[in-house]
Formats: sequence, C-alpha cells, structure tokens
Amino acid sequence: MSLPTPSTPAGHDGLQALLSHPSGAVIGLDFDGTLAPIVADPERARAHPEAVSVLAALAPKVASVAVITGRPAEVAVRHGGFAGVAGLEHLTVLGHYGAERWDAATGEVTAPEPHPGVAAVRAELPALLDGTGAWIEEKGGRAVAVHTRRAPDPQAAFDALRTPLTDLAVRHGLIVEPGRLVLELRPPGMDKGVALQTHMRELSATSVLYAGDDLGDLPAFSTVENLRTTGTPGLLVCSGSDEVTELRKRADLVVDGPDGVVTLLRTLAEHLT
Ligand SMILES: O=P(O)(O)OC[C@H]1O[C@H](O[C@H]2O[C@H](CO)[C@@H](O)[C@H](O)[C@H]2O)[C@H](O)[C@@H](O)[C@@H]1O
Repeated sequence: MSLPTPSTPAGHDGLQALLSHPSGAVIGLDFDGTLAPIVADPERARAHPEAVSVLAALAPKVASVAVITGRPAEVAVRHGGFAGVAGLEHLTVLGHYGAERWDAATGEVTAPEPHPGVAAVRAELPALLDGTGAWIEEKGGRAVAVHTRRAPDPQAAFDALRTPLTDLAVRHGLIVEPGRLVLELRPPGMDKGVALQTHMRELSATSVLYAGDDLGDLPAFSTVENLRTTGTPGLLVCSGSDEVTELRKRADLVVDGPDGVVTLLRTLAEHLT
C-alpha cells in the first residue's frame, strides 16, 4: 500500500525526514480516540485489535514510539496490552499528560506526588454533579474526570458543567482539561506538548510524527509546529471524528479514527527499512 500524501508542504517535509532517517524519528501517539476506539465506558476501552502488532513492527525501526495520554500510565499500558510484547521493549507511555512515565524496559511507573487539590475537588463533586447525569472516573488520586457521554443529553450536560467545574478546579489550584464529553480536573504545569518536547530532547530526535484526536492533543500539535520553525521536521496526523474538529484544521493528514491510524502506521512500517 502506498503512503498517503500530506496536504501541506511542512507535512510533506516531515514525512520525508521520517522516511529518510527513521532512526532519528519519534512517533508520538495519543491513546483514546487514536489508538483505541471511543466507547461509552472508559474502563472498557481497548487498543485497536491491530495496534499492538503494528506498533511492534514500527518501534524497532524508529528512535522511539511514545504513547502520550491523559490516562494514568498504568491504565494505558493495561488497556493497550503494551507490556511484555516483542518489538515494544523500548516503548514509553507518558501518562497524566506527561506527569507519569512508564518504560517497557523497566516495567516501572514514575510519578510525582498527588496534588492535594485532587482529593479536595473529589469530595465536593458528588453534590455538584447530582441530577446532571454526569459521572466520575477515578484516576488514581492524581486527577478526576467528569464524563457526560452517558447523560441523557451529553453535550448539554458538558456545557452546563464547564463553568462550575472550572470554578471548583481553580479554587483548589487545579485546571480543567476539556475533552470528548469529558471535563478533567487535574494539576497544572504539564501538558502533552511539554511531554513530547522533553522526550524528543532526551533522544536528540531529528523528526517527529504526532497523532491525536482531542483537544488535549493540541499542545503536542503546537510543539510540532514550533519545532518545524526551528528546523526539526514533523508530521501532524488527526485521528478524525465528528466530535472534535479543531485538530483537522492544523493536521497535515486526516485519517479515519483508530482504523485509519493503524493503517497509516502499518504502511509506514512497511516503507521503513
Ligand atoms: O489523552 P487520551 O488518551 O485521549 O485520554 C483522554 C481521556 O480519554 C478517556 O475518555 C475518552 O475515552 C473514553 C473511552 O473511549 C470515552 O468514554 C470518553 O467519552 C472520552 O472522553 C478517559 O476516560 C479520560 O480519563 C482521558 O482523560
């Protein structure tokens, strides 16, 4: 299968750099909505059935494959089926938007101390969510996610909760990370852009491909755009959905959700020597 053609000159340069010098390339991938199809219950989300084998084919050919996710790193590893896979011995999972790190090489997670604001907002949430149809996803005490996908009117519940949850978060020193019918209350100071840039710097990476689907991926898009202005080529891929349109406008390639991401990565692996 032939590789798709990026719609922008910068994306074209990014793909060419990756193909000509793969050992310098970092492949950064979001989890939910990019490697894993969106489902109503986050506990039931799993990586696309072909994701692991495709990543295992790609990873030995590039500098690094890194999954960069809002999930706790350990949850992404478990739901992804990423541990103990031949070919993924050097996989990195950066969880909680980069605050946590799991390395396949050690199997260990490194994480900062929990922010005290998380427990404080968690205690106040039940009263605030009463009657809204929204529900809470626990995230290991390091963040809380308020989901509205299963509310009677998911978008109305999301819109109604955004301001009160922002006020609550700010009162306790947290920020709100909006996503696909989810409002996450989490500590400030880290995002996927910082996580991607730090990872690339550690590896002296010479090019990057980043694929994401949601608003939380925009900082990583910004990092790639900034790197391109200082001479590091990059390819931005949007895992397309009807729910989020912001990434489409800035992507060099739009593919059809996790199916399209897996197909792209498989084709890329086939073209890398
Ligand atoms: O950075 P990501 O890997 O994209 O994680 C962001 C959030 O993803 C999860 O929620 C999303 O996926 C769920 C399962 O498909 C879906 O039910 C929900 O509507 C989506 O927003 C996850 O549950 C959150 O904790 C992550 O922050």
